[in-house]
Amino acid sequence: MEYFKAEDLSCVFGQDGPNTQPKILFSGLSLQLGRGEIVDLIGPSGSGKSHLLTALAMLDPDACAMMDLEGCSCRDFNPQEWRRQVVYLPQRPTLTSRTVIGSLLLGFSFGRGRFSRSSVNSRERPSPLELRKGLDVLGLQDVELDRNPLSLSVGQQARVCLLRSLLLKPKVLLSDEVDAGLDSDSATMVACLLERTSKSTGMAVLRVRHRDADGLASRTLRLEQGSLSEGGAL
Ligand SMILES: Nc1ncnc2c1ncn2[C@@H]1O[C@H](COP(=O)(O)OP(=O)(O)OP(=O)(O)O)[C@@H](O)[C@H]1O
Repeated sequence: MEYFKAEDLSCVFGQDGPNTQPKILFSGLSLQLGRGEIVDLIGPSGSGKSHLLTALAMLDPDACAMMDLEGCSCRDFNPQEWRRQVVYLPQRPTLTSRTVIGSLLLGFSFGRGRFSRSSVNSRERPSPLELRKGLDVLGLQDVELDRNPLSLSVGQQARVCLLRSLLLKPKVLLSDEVDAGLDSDSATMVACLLERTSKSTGMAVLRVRHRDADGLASRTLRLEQGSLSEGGAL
């Protein structure tokens, strides 16, 4: 059994408009991720890498796929439950809370309301000390927990968003250029944290990157002109 698999992965724009010709970004693709595996997704700008990740997270209204996570079909999850297991980390960091600590704990407040049956309830809410350690590991020693996240640089915000995603202990992390705006030391800290987390929890990671290979990924997938192929340089 594959840990995570997607088949018949398609993204088609303009299917609903009466006067527009549908534009197929990709169609009929498939991919698999092993438990604890880190895979890089590369390809030219505009080839559809972000759409592929959002399709896997059931976040893309123009996309569809047949997916299994640990042998369970995505049809057995509602989209919110799926997205807690298969977490998309967007290219542009978005932090809406007034403090860093509020931003980091955002996912833990969701379980109190509508989706109270969700597995988020069973996840232990991290203490301020644990959050502090998490920030430090990512080179964010200067970022206070009560700081307004909007006062952080984009690279700092990106790392806070990464930590927020990891705190939810996803089974699959879809990371869209999280290290794009980082210096090489910070990018290495991000890579090390992903590697450690994957090894300790079995989380699979699909990373979109435009940087040179850092030796972390076991495979590279290349998306170009609607085709997904194994291997290929940047
Ligand atoms: N509504 C739409 N109609 C037609 N084409 C669209 C629509 N929305 C997005 N696209 C196209 O989808 C393509 C894929 O965009 P996407 O952001 O997934 O690419 P990417 O590979 O992640 O790019 P980058 O590396 O620059 O971030 C782009 O060429 C974009 O023009």
